[in-house]
Amino acid sequence: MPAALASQGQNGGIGPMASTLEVLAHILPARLLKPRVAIVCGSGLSTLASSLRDVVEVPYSSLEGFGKSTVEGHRSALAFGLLGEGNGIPVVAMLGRFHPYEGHSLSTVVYPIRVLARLGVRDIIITNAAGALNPSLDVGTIVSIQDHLAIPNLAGFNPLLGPARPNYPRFLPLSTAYSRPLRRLVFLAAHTLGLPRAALAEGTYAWVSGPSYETPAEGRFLRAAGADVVGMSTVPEVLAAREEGLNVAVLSLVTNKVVIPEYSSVREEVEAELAGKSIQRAKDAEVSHEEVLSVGKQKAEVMKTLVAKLIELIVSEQP
Ligand SMILES: O=P(O)(O)O[C@H]1O[C@H](CO)[C@@H](O)[C@H]1O
Ligand SMILES: Nc1nc2[nH]cnc2c(=O)[nH]1
Repeated sequence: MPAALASQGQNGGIGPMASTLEVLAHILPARLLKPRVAIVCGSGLSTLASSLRDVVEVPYSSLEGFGKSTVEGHRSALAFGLLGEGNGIPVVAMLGRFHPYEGHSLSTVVYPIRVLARLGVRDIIITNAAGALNPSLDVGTIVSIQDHLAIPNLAGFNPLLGPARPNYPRFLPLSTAYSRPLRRLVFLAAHTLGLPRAALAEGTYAWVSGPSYETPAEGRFLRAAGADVVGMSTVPEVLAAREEGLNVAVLSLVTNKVVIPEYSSVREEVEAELAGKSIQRAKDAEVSHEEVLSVGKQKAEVMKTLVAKLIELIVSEQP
């Protein structure tokens, strides 16, 4: 395996673990130090953590091994807090994630997930903003992810690359990566909250490296390959979480439709123009990160309520 690829993988991610855990043990009160559930907040979704109380925020800058999140709509801190009445459920939220396109190595991208696992997290709810490839998905729909299609993984860019380590599987199976019991609870949570049926769908997430958005041909390709939504995150985190033995649920918020117009022939347009005829053509459209963040903001409340209810159900089934 090329050294450059191996260094992208898992081994660099284990390094400063003892120091990271020591800093957290020093900062956090005992009731917050062993979170039961983790949330990863996607683009524009950091407010998912606002349902927590007694929050202690730990900036990534104080944790060795953590990068800095440089994308607008991502903060750079872990938020530890309690959810619900009484003793509350200890929860940790990643306010901001790392993407390979920011220049972070894959080991940095997944390092926080490995830290969360060592803190005792058993279930992780990963959220993201994504573009819809499936034309039946409207902007604002939440998609419970049941599978993924990871073009970078298939091409040799995988956070698990590297020499085998004791106590870790060499060949990680992914056929059940997206926990069916958790997906069941996602739909039960939506039902309990009285969300309209169309507010929540199920689908497959395509992971691409970004940071460019898809060309129309790429959008058509991913759709033809079976993906419903596309984004530039999440899959490396899912792989690390599964390797660490966590149960994974992923919720994608559809923030835009991927632009997949049918090809319209410029030749035909010119020929029509020369013949004095007019041709009706759909207006060109482009996606922007501003649009992504704005939908995140509009839907943050419903995402937050769904995530909070999901955590309650998870813990009531598996205290
Ligand atoms: O996946 P999250 O981090 O939610 O963000 C999504 O939004 C950004 C593009 O607008 C990309 O980073 C894409 O992955
Ligand atoms: N790759 C990709 N990521 C996104 N994140 C939010 N929207 C999109 C999109 O259309 N494409």
